Amino acid sequence: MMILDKLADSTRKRVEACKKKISLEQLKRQAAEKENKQAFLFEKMLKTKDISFICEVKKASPSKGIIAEDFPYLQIAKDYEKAGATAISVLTEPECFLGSDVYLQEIAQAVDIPVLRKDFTVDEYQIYEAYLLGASAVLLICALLSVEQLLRFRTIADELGISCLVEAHDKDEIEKALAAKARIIGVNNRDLRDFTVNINNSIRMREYVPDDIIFVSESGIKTAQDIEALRQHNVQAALIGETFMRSTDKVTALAELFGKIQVPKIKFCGIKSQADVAIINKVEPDYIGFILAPSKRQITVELARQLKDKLKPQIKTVGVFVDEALENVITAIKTIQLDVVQLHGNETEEYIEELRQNTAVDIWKAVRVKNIREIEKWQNSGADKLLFDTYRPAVAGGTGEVFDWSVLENCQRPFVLAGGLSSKNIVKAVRRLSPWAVDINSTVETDGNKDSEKINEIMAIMERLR
Ligand SMILES: O=C(O)c1ccccc1N[C@@H]1O[C@H](COP(=O)(O)O)[C@@H](O)[C@H]1O
Repeated sequence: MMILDKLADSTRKRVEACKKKISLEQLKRQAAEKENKQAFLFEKMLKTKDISFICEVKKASPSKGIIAEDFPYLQIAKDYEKAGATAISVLTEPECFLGSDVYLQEIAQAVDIPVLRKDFTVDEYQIYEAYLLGASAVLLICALLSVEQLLRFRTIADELGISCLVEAHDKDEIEKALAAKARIIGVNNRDLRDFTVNINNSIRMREYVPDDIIFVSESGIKTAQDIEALRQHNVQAALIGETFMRSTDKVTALAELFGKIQVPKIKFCGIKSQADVAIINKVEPDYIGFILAPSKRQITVELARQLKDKLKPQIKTVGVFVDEALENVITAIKTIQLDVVQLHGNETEEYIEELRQNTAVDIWKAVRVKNIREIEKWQNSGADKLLFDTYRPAVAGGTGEVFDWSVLENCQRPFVLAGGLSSKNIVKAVRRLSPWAVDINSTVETDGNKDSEKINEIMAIMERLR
């Protein structure tokens, strides 16, 4: 019997045992009661311009045996998220992969990125289970399922708002996936009959999958050259297990596979005490920001001047203002000796022009992003840089919340990215949007003060991207 048939057999037995504890009807009722706050997040996140990474959490596999003796699955998942993974694949098959539903459930709660349940789906029961465990996607293997089953399982997943990664190995299986109207097709580079791996398999199969379907290359991806080859063939995502599981530093491993990127300038905003300055002087970011507008982070011009005095001279200072009278901005620039003015309110082009006439500092205009029109409106602004931040009614800035980055994908000007940037999402943001600078504020605070550990973590992550 082939390994796949064995796995399918044991999975059927496992599902029957589960049904004795909780019936399918009970499971369906539980699913109906659960609100899906992020429907189809898995496929939404994979629709990016450059290649995405689905990083796998697996303890063992039939071909390699134990991959990770020590298996801190939650830490592994969190490290993947920091490394810029778009999604995480979690093996739940218990016999050959030593997986567990518990891993999936805990990981889905611990990370903000979507999680795929990697199991041998042979029964609709498993789709409801996956949804209830917090998965955003399930795996459907063409070699195990008929077109009718694929269609039925995909329809159930659609009703629940979760995605299906439909796995094929050859042209016939791709046709099956297409007949089942798969929106995401994963081509496995591993031949499950003899476990041989060849990443050219997905490259060979690329032409059979239409461009409007997300194409994922699975298994055996090891090097930056592999990723470059997949990129050249318009592969949207790489699903990588063993290579990442064996790496001790996931951020560096993913950075090496992804290839060189332009690392943005770094600004930490909301510096308000000598203690903050001491933290900043140790890590030397490119910019820091003083909030000179009403906010829990507001400081006086005089305090900003004193803090600037203690700051290493190579670190540039940004004054953040919200609809401030022009003469006050000009006075603050002179008193503090600011390098940059960040206008975070409803300042107009005329205001920017007048400021330009009166000072030599760089001017950054903050745009709080409501929709793509907001971005387009400011493309010809006279400001030196646009800074994009999250829009929240009645809050000028410092929301700590991320906005929908897809609106920035075609932005023509170099920009500063702000809004809820943290060690969890900064790498993904940098790879996806190539900002000129990143502006980090609320997420590096603890109890209202800048936190050296959180700042150091961001700096260490960015350093590993260089
Ligand atoms: O941080 C503030 O309190 C603030 C107040 C008024 C205007 C701007 C403010 N901060 C700016 O907000 C963005 C994003 O911050 P976060 O990371 O979401 O907390 C950043 O540009 C700050 O300069």
